[in-house]
Amino acid sequence: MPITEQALLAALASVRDPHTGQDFVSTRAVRNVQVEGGDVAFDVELGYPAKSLIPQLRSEFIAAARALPGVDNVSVNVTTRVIAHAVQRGIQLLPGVKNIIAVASGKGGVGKSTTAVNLALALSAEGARVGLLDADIYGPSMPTMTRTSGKPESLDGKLMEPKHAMGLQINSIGFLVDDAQAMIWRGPMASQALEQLIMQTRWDDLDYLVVDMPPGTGDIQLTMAQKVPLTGAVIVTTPQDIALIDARKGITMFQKVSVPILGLVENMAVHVCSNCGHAEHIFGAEGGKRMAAELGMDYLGALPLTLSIREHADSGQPTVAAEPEGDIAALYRDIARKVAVKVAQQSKDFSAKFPTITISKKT
Ligand SMILES: Nc1ncnc2c1ncn2[C@@H]1O[C@H](COP(=O)(O)OP(=O)(O)OP(=O)(O)O)[C@@H](O)[C@H]1O
Repeated sequence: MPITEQALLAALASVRDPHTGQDFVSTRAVRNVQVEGGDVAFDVELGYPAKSLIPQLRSEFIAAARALPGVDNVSVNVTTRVIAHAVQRGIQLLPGVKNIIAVASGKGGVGKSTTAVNLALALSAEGARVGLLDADIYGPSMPTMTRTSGKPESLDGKLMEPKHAMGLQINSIGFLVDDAQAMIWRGPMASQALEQLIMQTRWDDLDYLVVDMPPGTGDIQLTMAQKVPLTGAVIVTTPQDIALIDARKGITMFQKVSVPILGLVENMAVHVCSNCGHAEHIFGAEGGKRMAAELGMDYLGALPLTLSIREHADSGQPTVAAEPEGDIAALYRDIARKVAVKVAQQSKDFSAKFPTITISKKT
């Protein structure tokens, strides 16, 4: 009996996306199906970068197709196409950037910057084009964490060129001013400088721009959450109760301005002894998971409190770049993939599809 396209699609529907549990046929990720005798060929287009998952997915698709009687050769091409998703109403997307992800925390020192840089590197390792914007006015750490420095160049006298390190495009408030100066800025000055940083960088065709937000939930943070075209926010917290209370404030702030929360990262969740490797929940277990469940948001994962994470970040080569094959990098990659999948599930941006309507008054 000849193989039909329908029969092939039915067989391929047995392969499920490990992140969503959905099959790739009903989500229309399977395309360009061709059947010629016993030879079948098709493409699978993912909405998120997943380099580390592609070999496994390919073999699952090949096995599913081969399960169909009469199939000899299977040719499958798994690719990724990240699209722009909707942002707050009335705000334009940034040129050259499809999705902006804010990494935020309710208070300082919880590891927001460390999470932001490793998340950016992990998204890039999974195959995306990624930028990193350090908007942490109270203590810009990206110059140290990515070993970048100096005023950004400008080729046209208007837009700043991002710096390049470890495959990322980077701009930081730390390139523009020194720490002491940033600290004494009053609210409006700080907001203006941040706006300039965000709007006047020449980002080059980014799938994701990860923004390291200033910690806390004050006016500057609120202004950013309102004005920057955000696809979503990742909240970083530590397991101490007080930090969890602060994290709630951060979540409320984004909800107020209708920015979807992509999920919660629990940092320094377990202490791992660098001598014996013993793991201990110093601040109690499951706090982050419980909070995520209570607030109805995704729990993206936990990072242990380990010396290596701090040493790598402080030496300018964060863990995902320093030990890409290590266990910690795998944790960050897992978080990054969950973030990207969550972004892919957000509604599409249609603003580019509509013409701008101008109402002119005829005299
Ligand atoms: N999981 C971890 N294990 C060990 N050290 C960590 C971990 N996460 C962050 N750190 C270290 O904790 C310190 C604070 O982290 P980081 O600068 O990322 O926090 P932050 O929330 O961005 O702080 P700020 O609000 O001051 O910008 C840094 O020295 C960093 O290397």
